[in-house]
Amino acid sequence: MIKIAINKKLHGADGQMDLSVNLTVEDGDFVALAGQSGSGKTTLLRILAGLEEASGTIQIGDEIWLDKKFCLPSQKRKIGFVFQDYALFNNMSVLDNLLYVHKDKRLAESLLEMTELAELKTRLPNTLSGGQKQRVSLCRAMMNKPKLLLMDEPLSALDPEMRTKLQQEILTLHKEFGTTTIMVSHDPSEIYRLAQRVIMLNFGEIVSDGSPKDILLKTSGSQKFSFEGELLDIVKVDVINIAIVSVGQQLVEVVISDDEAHSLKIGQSVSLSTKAFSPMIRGL
Ligand SMILES: Nc1ncnc2c1ncn2[C@@H]1O[C@H](COP(=O)(O)OP(=O)(O)OP(=O)(O)O)[C@@H](O)[C@H]1O
Repeated sequence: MIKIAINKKLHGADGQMDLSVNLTVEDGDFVALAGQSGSGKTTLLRILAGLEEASGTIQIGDEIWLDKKFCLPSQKRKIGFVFQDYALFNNMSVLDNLLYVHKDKRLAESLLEMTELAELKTRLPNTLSGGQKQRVSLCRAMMNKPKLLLMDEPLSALDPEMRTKLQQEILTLHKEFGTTTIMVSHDPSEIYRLAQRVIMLNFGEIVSDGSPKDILLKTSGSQKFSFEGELLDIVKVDVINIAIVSVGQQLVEVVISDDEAHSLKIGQSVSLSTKAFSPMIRGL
């Protein structure tokens, strides 16, 4: 079990903010960390990794990583860290990037095999695609068999197809190694697929904590469907107003009234909901 009770003063865009997190994570859990930009997600991961100072305590099993008098150095914490920007050594081959962490060739080869990278092991990272580089980062993070795997939006630079593929690989490695994983993600489908628990941060504090279904499903009340999106434009066609909203990877057109056309602002976040139709679903 991981017990976290930390505090740190942050200088946010709107002044000073207290990052104050009290949290217990069960061994082997997959936790998604979500919340608005600037809410403290990356800082929390960096504190757990020992890359940033904070007051409070961090205990993992019976090992103390942080308390009043002591802070275990980052390199002594059994963690794996995967960043959005890969952070690979470009002058080392794929295999050497892994062996740099831990000289266990058998483990490195088996990780490369599991993630379909075996053929690429002698290549330099800058000759690989984004998805391949992120797989290498993932393998590298697993090289010291981490007790805690920390991932900061690891898939956000990848296209949707590659994301889905890597989500599966992340899940396989998480289970295979029995690690506890904390991943920052903004993508509800990714969170739903991977995590058992979602923690939402807002201004440095936990504002919700529960299962992805409880936290992410927005169809409370009598609404059947509800999506969040960004209002991109309002166009007038004859006498009707049409709002163009981006929802995920798609653009959607919605007829709106004159009053709505006046009160809504381009660029605003909006929610689209309906209860009047019976949706159809078919495989693509
Ligand atoms: N070492 C630090 N000392 C003081 N303030 C900091 C420090 N590191 C980050 N901050 C501030 O704390 C706030 C939270 O930053 P953080 O990167 O943790 O947010 P985030 O939730 O990860 O955001 P995003 O989703 O945009 O990555 C920011 O306003 C940042 O400027």
